[in-house]
Amino acid sequence: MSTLITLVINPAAGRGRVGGMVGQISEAARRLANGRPLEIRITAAPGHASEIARQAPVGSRVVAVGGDGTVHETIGGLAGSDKALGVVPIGSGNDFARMVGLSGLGLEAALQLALQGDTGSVDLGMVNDHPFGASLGLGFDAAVARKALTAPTFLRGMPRYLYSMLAVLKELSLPTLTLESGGKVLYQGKALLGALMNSRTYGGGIPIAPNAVHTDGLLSGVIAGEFSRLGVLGILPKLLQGKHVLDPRVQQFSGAEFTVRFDRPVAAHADGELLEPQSLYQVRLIQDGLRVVAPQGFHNPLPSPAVEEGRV
Ligand SMILES: Nc1ncnc2c1ncn2[C@@H]1O[C@H](COP(=O)(O)OP(=O)(O)OP(=O)(O)O)[C@@H](O)[C@H]1O
Repeated sequence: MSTLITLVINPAAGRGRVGGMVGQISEAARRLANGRPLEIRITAAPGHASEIARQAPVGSRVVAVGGDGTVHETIGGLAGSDKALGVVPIGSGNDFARMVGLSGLGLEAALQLALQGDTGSVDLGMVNDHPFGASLGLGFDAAVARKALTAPTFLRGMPRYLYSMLAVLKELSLPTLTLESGGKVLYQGKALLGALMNSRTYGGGIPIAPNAVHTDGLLSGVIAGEFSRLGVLGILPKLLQGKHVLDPRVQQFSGAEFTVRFDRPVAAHADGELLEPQSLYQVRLIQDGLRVVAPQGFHNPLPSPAVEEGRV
């Protein structure tokens, strides 16, 4: 019997744009499923995508239609299973899709790949036993995202982000961060933010960890240390180009597991979805922990050392 495909459509994604596309997406999906069993589910509320993914049968394919939040929730319901994730990126950020080489595809091409493409595996992040696909952000950027929740409702998009960033900057007080891995302290001191990344980008294409590779079994850690308010404004243009890592206040680390301790609860986001602030984050990577449908070649973007040495 053919594998069941479950399409999980988040009508709120893409700032509500997906809601108006449900008919078009469903029609195209039925056509492209080519007679394979297809179930179309519309999420009713935040968290519902996880439940739908969890309910999908063993060995099936679950296709998240939406942005990074939808992908994140779907991964939450797939982690630890042999079910495969497909992604049709129609969000505002789409960093997971960018990581696996799906950005730039039109709706039809993305659906076709998600429904018909081959699967491979990518690494899966875990923070305090909660799965994430692309990114974990601790500190400043998560605090800005939290602030945006309470920004005046007439502000949208970039003005809302700028308002929230300036509000966080105004009350900036850096926590002390301790980063440990393998029993060693790698960093201890005031820190603006920490990012533990499977993908290169978060926040809709910001290259916070330019060296991250999603299939190497390693998280790419970036700590931005002690920054003043002016220092934050100065590093932002460099961050957008991935050149912040050349700044001596920014340090990079690589490892399969990290413990991050703060001297007080600090805001966090996983794949852009806010987590409850904690003062302890235990983070690890499960190599090849997630089955994903992606274009050929994107599961292994870099040749492994064995390939380079001509051993395979
Ligand atoms: N029926 C629903 N009504 C309201 N919100 C929902 C519903 N279903 C899911 N959500 C929430 O919608 C939020 C936004 O979804 P998502 O992140 O996929 O889109 P986006 O914000 O446009 O994309 P990106 O994260 O890539 O910028 C998620 O946090 C999810 O929990």
